[in-house]
Amino acid sequence: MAVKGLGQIDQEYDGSNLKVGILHARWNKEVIDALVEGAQKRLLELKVKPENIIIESVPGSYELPFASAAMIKKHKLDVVIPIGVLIKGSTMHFEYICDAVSKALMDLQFKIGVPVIFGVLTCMTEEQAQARAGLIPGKMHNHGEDWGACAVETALKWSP
Ligand SMILES: O=c1[nH]c(NC[C@H](O)[C@H](O)[C@H](O)CO)c([N+](=O)[O-])c(=O)[nH]1
Repeated sequence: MAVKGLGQIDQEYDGSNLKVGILHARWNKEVIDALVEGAQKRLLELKVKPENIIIESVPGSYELPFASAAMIKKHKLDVVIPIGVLIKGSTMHFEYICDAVSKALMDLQFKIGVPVIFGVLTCMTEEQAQARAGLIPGKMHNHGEDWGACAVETALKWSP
């Protein structure tokens, strides 16, 4: 169960009229799959209909911003959850992608007027990523669940 106080949902929202996109990168599959599953689980718990959870993928996190914009338009989404896992390597590639993707996803929601949840793990190690996907027992909860809850709350509370 998620640790109380870490941005926890403030009430049980009814997501039954929402259309939600989950767009995931295909790097670090084991962690990605757990995060996607966690987001889906929470969306269903908050009454989002299974047929209104649209799941698509992109090669890597760098493609998330462009494809998120396209997915919102293609499926007329109320909110999108881009999910990626970036793990530091031996070059500066990690820093450049993290910075570019986080800024682009933030800007996108203002440009397009649809909430874009930040579902990108930017980790120094594989273990950090696994922990945040709930894959290490007793360590951390699955952050994908937080993103699902955040998506429903934000879409219901703040969408224009
Ligand atoms: O999602 C990821 N993409 C990664 N690279 C691919 C990148 O996102 C693009 O798909 C690629 O550069 C083509 O545009 C990663 N690394 O390079 O380490 C990574 O850790 N995670």
